[in-house]
Amino acid sequence: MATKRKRSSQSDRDNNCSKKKCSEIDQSCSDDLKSHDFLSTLNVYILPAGIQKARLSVLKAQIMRFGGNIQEVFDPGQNLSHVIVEDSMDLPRIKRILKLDNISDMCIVKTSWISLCLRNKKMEKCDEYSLVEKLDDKQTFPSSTAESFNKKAPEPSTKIDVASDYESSDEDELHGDIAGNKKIMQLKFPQPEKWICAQSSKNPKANVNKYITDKLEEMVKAYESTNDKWRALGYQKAIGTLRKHPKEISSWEEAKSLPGIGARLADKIWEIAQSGELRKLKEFESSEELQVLKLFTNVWGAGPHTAQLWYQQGFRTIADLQQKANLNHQQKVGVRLYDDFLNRMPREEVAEIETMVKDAAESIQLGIIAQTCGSYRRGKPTCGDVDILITHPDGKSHRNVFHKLLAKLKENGFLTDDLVSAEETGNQKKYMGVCKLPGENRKHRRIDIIVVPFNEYGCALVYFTGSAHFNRSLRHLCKKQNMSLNEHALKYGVVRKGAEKIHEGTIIPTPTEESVFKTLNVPFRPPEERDH
Ligand SMILES: Nc1ccn([C@H]2C[C@H](O)[C@@H](COP(=O)(O)OP(=O)(O)OP(=O)(O)O)O2)c(=O)n1
Ligand SMILES: [Mn+2]
Repeated sequence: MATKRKRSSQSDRDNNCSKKKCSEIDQSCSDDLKSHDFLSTLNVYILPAGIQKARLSVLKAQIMRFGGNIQEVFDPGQNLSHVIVEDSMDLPRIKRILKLDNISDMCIVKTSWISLCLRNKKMEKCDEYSLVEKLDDKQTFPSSTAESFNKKAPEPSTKIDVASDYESSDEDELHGDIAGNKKIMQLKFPQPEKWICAQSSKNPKANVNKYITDKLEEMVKAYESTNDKWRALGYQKAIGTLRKHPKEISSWEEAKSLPGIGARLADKIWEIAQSGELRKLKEFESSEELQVLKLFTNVWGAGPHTAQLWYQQGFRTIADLQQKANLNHQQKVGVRLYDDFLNRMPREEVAEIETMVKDAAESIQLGIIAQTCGSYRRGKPTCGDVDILITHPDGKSHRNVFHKLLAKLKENGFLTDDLVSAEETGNQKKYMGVCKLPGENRKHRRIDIIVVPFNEYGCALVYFTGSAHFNRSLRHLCKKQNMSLNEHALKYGVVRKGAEKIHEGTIIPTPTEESVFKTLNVPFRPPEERDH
């Protein structure tokens, strides 16, 4: 779509719309009319042929919303400003449907023009999108634009079907390497460049539909807060698909053609693509219940179920919870420090917190590694919490550190509250709590401290650095290859039956972060490029 826009500005200079009414409209284009009724000069008939019903109604609603007039029935005497037709329509067909011999006094434009206007919230020039009848050749379009017009339907999405492309010999190769232990094992993923995790988040082409996925993410949050897991999942899947889609969505059909996107989701996507907004989301945001549920799910230790329970009990504010609700320990902390927790901290503050923990850890065990991960390591200017990963290169000294470190950090008042004082998963130990730097006007901050054995450090670094989206993509890539990846290890030969693992698989040693990427044949990305 971006290239299309560029092309259009080029042809603005080269091409003149030959129709009188078109050029009148173009006058208002050059005025750069940008207002809530920027389509007020439109009086259009939309030829429904070839346009999906849902898309047609969205188009009509959007045109009217921004001041345009729609004629439901075609009548040449209606003083129409435009006849809007589906992008792949040709003139002979239009004439046949409209039962007209001569359409030379009519401005016929493609739906992609109106989409462009709606997207940019202004009248755009329609030259490039208009169908012009030439005297000598009644089927051709303006020469410079013929190519784009002749495109029949929106290009089909690049479907990613990695599994079907998988070469079975890869697994043999993998076994061979393990037996020989000669080099780092590598899988030959077909089209690795198509995966989100294989792309840099700094690439301007990464998620060209971000303005759509951002709105859909809001919908996920809304549905999560109402405990509508299935809808949330449906949106989540659509987000995943859209993130992988290499070009801007330019038609309803294009959205609909993507895996996991049905007609209703395509409606939503198309509405955002055209208007930049989503009525359903606005409805959600204006609902009192949804607002309260959002407030409550933001309490640390409260999920959608608890939030709903509180709502049913008549609570509406954080003060209500504090005074009347029956809270567990974590929720008490979450309520007391509600404002502090919602406030993201500048990365400089994370650096100070890291120093506190690092110094304490080093004083307990020489040679200890303390690495802050999460959004801080990805270079974000603000962070929601601090995620510190601790290990020791000797492979054993990390074991002594966990309790001693926490005791030390509590002793000097740095750790103020525990949320989960020790969660053990395999050989890793995780503390989740609250810290506060010494001095005036400091806020309480959420901190996670995770101690891991050195042989799990590579996978732990990848996991705790994230982003969560990036991790999801990596895990998905693994799944397609009968592998698995988590914060502990990368495994091959995993056998799954549905969501269940029948065979756990065998660990592939990945001592470093680089080795995880290399084994997966994904180009190594520094943390800043994993902010998907
Ligand atoms: N559902 C999740 C949650 C977390 N993580 C991983 C990736 C995250 O980057 C890391 C840390 O989790 P955080 O929730 O702290 O997320 P961030 O540090 O990325 O962001 P924030 O600044 O909000 O803390 O753990 C994950 O893979 N999946
Ligand atoms: Mn974090």
